[in-house]
Amino acid sequence: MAAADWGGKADHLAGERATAQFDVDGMKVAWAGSRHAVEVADRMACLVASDPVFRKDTRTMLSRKELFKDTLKKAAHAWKRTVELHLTEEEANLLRLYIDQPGYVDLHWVMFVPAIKGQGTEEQQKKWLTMAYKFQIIGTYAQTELGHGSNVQGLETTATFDPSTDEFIMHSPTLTSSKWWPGGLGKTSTHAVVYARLITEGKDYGIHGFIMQLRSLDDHSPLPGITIGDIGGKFGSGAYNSMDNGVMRLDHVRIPRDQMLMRLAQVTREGKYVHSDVPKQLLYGTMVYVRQTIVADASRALSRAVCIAVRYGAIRKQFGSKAGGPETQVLNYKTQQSRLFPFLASAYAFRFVGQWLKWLYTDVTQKLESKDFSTLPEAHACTAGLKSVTTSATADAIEECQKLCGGHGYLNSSGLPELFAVNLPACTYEGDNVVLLLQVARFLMKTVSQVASGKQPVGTTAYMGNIQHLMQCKSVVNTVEDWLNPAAIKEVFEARALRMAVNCAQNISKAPSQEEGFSELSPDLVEAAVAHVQLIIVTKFIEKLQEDILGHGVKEQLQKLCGIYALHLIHKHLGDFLSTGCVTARQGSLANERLGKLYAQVRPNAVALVDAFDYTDHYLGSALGRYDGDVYSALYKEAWKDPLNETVVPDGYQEHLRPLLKQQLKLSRL
Ligand SMILES: CCCCCCCC/C=C\C/C=C/C(=O)SCCNC(=O)CCNC(=O)[C@H](O)C(C)(C)COP(=O)(O)OP(=O)(O)OC[C@H]1O[C@@H](n2cnc3c(N)ncnc32)[C@H](O)[C@@H]1OP(=O)(O)O
Ligand SMILES: Cc1cc2nc3c(=O)[nH]c(=O)nc-3n(C[C@H](O)[C@H](O)[C@H](O)COP(=O)(O)OP(=O)(O)OC[C@H]3O[C@@H](n4cnc5c(N)ncnc54)[C@H](O)[C@@H]3O)c2cc1C
Repeated sequence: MAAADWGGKADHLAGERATAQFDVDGMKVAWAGSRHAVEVADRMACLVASDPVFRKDTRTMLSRKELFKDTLKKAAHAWKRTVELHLTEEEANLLRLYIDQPGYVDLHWVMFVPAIKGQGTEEQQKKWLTMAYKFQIIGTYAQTELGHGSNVQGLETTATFDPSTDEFIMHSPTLTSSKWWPGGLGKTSTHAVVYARLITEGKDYGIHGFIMQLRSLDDHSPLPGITIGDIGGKFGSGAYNSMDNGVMRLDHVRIPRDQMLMRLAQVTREGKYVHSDVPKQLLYGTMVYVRQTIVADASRALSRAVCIAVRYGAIRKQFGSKAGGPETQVLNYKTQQSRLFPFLASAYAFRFVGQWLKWLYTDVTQKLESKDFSTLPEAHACTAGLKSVTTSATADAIEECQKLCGGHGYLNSSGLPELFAVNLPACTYEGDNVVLLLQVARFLMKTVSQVASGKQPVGTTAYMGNIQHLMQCKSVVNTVEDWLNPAAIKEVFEARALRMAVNCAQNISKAPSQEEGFSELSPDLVEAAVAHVQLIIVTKFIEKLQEDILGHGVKEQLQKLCGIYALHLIHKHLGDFLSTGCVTARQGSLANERLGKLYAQVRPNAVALVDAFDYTDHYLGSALGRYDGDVYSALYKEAWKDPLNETVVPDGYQEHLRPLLKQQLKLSRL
């Protein structure tokens, strides 16, 4: 599909494509998940790429106001096309994705609607979702405040029930209780699910969700008692500045009682608080849902950066042979390969674990519907941990891809600065990554203690049940080839994760209290959580390879990428593997040797492996990552679009530059 977008011009990467040893079409299916997924993604990507309203090549040059207006225009146009073309939900989601511009619609669909679905009664869903699905109202998710984000239980906004009028009084008692950050709140949303402390009969029952109308549906002005605005410019040009993240203060705003989301708990007409027989953690259900989707976003962002860096690396040449022969493609430098190919492997690894996580989430949701809450803690740990590990790795990798592209990677036209700026906050939103890893660690400590008391763990912690073996086993690896064995790889990851968790548990037990021990050991706990999450990613990649994978050479390439993903982690975290006695220094060296061989095997396939992501030039938005590899013409062309080049002599010359030059000239003549 990218070829269609490319329109048959010279393919500077043809030589690279000719060396591929696998069926790229088959790989597209493996990446997308099914033939259907490839086809629908293609259709939506082309729809966006061919529509001039969705152009984004000058986005980083727009002022904040222009950018915001452009986002409103794109969102309205996308909705118009959705209705005109009768797009399915799947197609509409992809359309939004390929437009590639954060905006209020993301919060509406990804958080407002799911929050009502998860926490509203059937009646509430019927009323509010009917309007939300037709865009008669626009919603956001207003949880975070100026004073508290991570500590949800510390939120200060109050919802006090007034039985005399059957209403809640929504109020921001302090400056720090101002809602702060919700996307779309600043200028667009007409409604929000607002999280506030529920107070009835003089008692504080903690945080609950409430549906509030914020703005008039006639003229969009804020309703009485509501002060609302945008929180200001954010990191980078373009990027997340298209989103109107907002601030809101409430001054005794009254809403009807039935606008409290009442699936988990209710307040009766008399003001009695009644809690349903469901775990109170379901209040956090929307966050679990979104964290799961963020893992898929991370793999997409990472694959875009890798696609740019690989294609550019094949075009860019520096230095030649001593005899004055042709210059070397920078992708041929072993240092480039050892920096870049682990990202290529990670993109695939995150993609597959994201597909698995989606399955897990669906499975847990079905169980919750039949009142089986047993898998909720694991779902929380998996979504929190995978969101954390994949977004942190992705942000770091995008930054490194900029460096891998040298100076040109620093230009906005490379697409990398904006990609970095848009994805960096994923390390913070939907839960700060360290805070989330501590949640995983808490889950692991509980599991270790359950194992100690003879309970058999299940799901992603099932390996902990093999404690006798994993605490004392020695890796069987003896040769470089032994590191090709998935069982050998899995064993060392399991042993490392378990030993790190058990070490933490033992050290916590020596502390004066569990709480003090947890706090003192929190840096180690975070590392133990990362080890556990990396094990999940490695395991899911290995399991993916056991599936039927069609297409010549596709499985072989994925086996190599799986090897690179696992072995680069062993190399990177060798300290963990050595200190827990899972591998010896010699085995670590063998892993590194194997890694070098795998990089060499992937090299002829590198461009084809990023082609399999199937991105249009529009979506990639990069002069360096173009499908046809015509990088230099594209960079040259992009430069002239800059507003500075609208005039040959710059604005300000007469005012500042000319007088300065004249003055200096005069002085030199004295
Ligand atoms: C195509 C376009 C794509 C667009 C994509 C758009 C994406 C959207 C982009 C941006 C939007 C961003 C939105 C936001 O950021 S919304 C705000 C998000 N905020 C957070 O994530 C806050 C993070 N904090 C928390 O989640 C919690 O407060 C906490 C988990 C850190 C602590 O909770 P708390 O109740 O105070 O503490 P405990 O640690 O005591 O936990 C109690 C108990 O509950 C369990 N638990 C915690 N969370 C969950 C959960 N989510 N699900 C299930 N269970 C949970 C926890 O494990 C404890 O259990 P116990 O040990 O058995 O007691
Ligand atoms: C782009 C963007 C969009 C957002 N959109 C929304 C939205 O739509 N709706 C919404 O409600 N919110 C939104 N948020 C807010 C977001 O959810 C919070 O910023 C996030 O949950 C982190 O909370 P915080 O900002 O309070 O960070 P803090 O908790 O103040 O974190 C500061 C530092 O303290 C550390 N820290 C905090 N607690 C602990 C602890 N217990 N142990 C160890 N270290 C700790 C963190 O690791 C971090 O390094 C958005 C944020 C961003 C950046």
